[in-house]
Amino acid sequence: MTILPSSAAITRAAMADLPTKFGQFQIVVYLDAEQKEQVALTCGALAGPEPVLARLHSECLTGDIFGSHRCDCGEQLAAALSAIQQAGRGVLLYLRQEGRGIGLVNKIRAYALQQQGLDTVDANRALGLPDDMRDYGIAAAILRDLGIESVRLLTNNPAKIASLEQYGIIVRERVPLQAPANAYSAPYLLTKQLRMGHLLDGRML
Ligand SMILES: Nc1nc2c(ncn2[C@@H]2O[C@H](COP(=O)(O)OP(=O)(O)OP(=O)(O)O)[C@@H](O)[C@H]2O)c(=O)[nH]1
Ligand SMILES: [Zn+2]
Repeated sequence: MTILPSSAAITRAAMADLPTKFGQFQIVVYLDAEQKEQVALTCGALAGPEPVLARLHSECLTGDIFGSHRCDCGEQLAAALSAIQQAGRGVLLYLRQEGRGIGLVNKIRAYALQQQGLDTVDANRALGLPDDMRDYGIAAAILRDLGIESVRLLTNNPAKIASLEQYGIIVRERVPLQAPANAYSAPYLLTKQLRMGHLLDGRML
C-alpha cells in the first residue's frame, strides 16, 4: 500500500472542557487550509501506541441536528459518543464533509431525486457528482496532532478504513456501529449495503 503524505495543513485554534449529556469531553477546534472549522472531541489520555477508540463522523446537518429519519447519522453520532465515554478513552472527529463531501445544497438536490425513486448512488450520479467525495487527509493530520498512531475505528464503511490507512494511521480493528433501520432509512441503508460495500448485519428491507 502506498502511504500518502498527510500534508493537510491544520492549525490547533482553541480548546476547552465540554461537559455533555454523554459525559465529559474536551473539545479541540482546528482550522484547515480553507479556514473551515474541524472538531475533535476527546476523552482520556490519547497519545501513545495503544490503539484509540475513534469515530470519524462526516457532517450531516439533517441527521445530526434535525433528527432526520432519512439516514443513520444522528443515531451513529450519539452511539459513538456513548461508546467513547464507556471506554473512558477515545476521540470523535466531526469532519466538515456534508453530504459525503458534495455539500448541503447538492445533498438536498440528491434527496429530491431520491424522492422521485433514485437511490443515493444514482442521485449523486444524476447530478454529475461522484458517489463519495470525501478525503481523510485532514482526519489523519488531526489524529497525528493528538498523538494518535493507531485506532479501533467505529464504522461500517471499509472505504473509510482504507482511506485512513493510506494516510498512515493504523486501523487495528473495525468496531461496528449499526443503527436500527426505520421505514425511511431502510432503502438508503440497503443501497449502502449492496452498492457501497458497507458491512451491515441483516436485511435492511
Ligand atoms: N450525497 C449524499 N450524502 C448523504 C446522503 N445521506 C447521508 N449523506 C451524507 O453521508 C455522510 C455519512 O456517510 P455514511 O455513508 O452514512 O457513513 P460513513 O460515514 O461513510 O460510514 P460509517 O462510518 O459506517 O457511518 C454524511 O456526510 C451525510 O451528510 C445522501 O443520500 N446523499
Ligand atoms: Zn445523515
